[in-house]
Amino acid sequence: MSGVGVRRGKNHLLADVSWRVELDERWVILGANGAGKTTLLRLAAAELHPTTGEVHVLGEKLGRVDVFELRPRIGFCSAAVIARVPPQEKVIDLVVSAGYAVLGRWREDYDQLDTGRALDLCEGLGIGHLTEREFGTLSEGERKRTIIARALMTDPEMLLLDEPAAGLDLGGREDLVARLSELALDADAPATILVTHHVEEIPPGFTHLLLVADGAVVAQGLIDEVLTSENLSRTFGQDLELDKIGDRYFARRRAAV
Ligand SMILES: Nc1ncnc2c1ncn2[C@@H]1O[C@H](COP(=O)(O)OP(=O)(O)OP(=O)(O)O)[C@@H](O)[C@H]1O
Repeated sequence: MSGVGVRRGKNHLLADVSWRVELDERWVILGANGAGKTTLLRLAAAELHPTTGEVHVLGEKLGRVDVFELRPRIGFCSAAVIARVPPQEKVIDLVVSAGYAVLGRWREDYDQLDTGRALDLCEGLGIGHLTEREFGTLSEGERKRTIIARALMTDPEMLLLDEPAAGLDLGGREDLVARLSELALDADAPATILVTHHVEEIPPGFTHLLLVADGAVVAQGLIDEVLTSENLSRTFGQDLELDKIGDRYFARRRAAV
């Protein structure tokens, strides 16, 4: 993205964002509610065009490329995607049908190879025992992992995760963070961008961080260099203290003295 702005009426959702993601990088976008994180992700998903500036996705310039050819190269996981899944859909069908592009489409004979790959992905995401269950019967965390398995089924060149841990309990969050960490550390995994509000949700193995506030970039670069108490405080507009324990981050408001 170069000099990117997104405007709706008088509202500037994003202003002058320049940002580059390489294929072997794993990025976290962190910011407060309304900062512009989802808008950034929707640009990366070729779901939105910038008002100003240029966006290139997987080497193609938005505005010049047929987005319907571009989107199958991108795996996009969000609450909106989960909301579109028919509740009666079987987990294995949902994952395997990703290759056929249409959500919820049912085909009588999946190739054995496709089914095997779908089962492997479900296994890897800890939902191997749930493949015969209907999507509507799954817990929130299991749904999220199913949607990630589905997104990976097409072997995307880029994986976008919009608040994957939102709504999960502590155990569910920790489990998902561990799975995403495994994915991040896998050299064959696609370029990954994860949106979150919480430093606790940054999976080890993610390499880069983009901090956003009020539609603008506060700081960006390697996580270890960019994630500081000062930058976090600027991003959330309050005096925050950051700790790193092992390979995980924790933040809280600095106690008044
Ligand atoms: N179509 C629109 N018209 C006007 N304002 C909009 C529109 N879409 C989004 N916005 C505003 O743009 C800002 C950024 O929205 P965005 O969804 O990108 O934020 P976010 O960082 O993902 O927030 P959250 O963490 O709450 O999901 C918000 O203030 C939102 O109200």
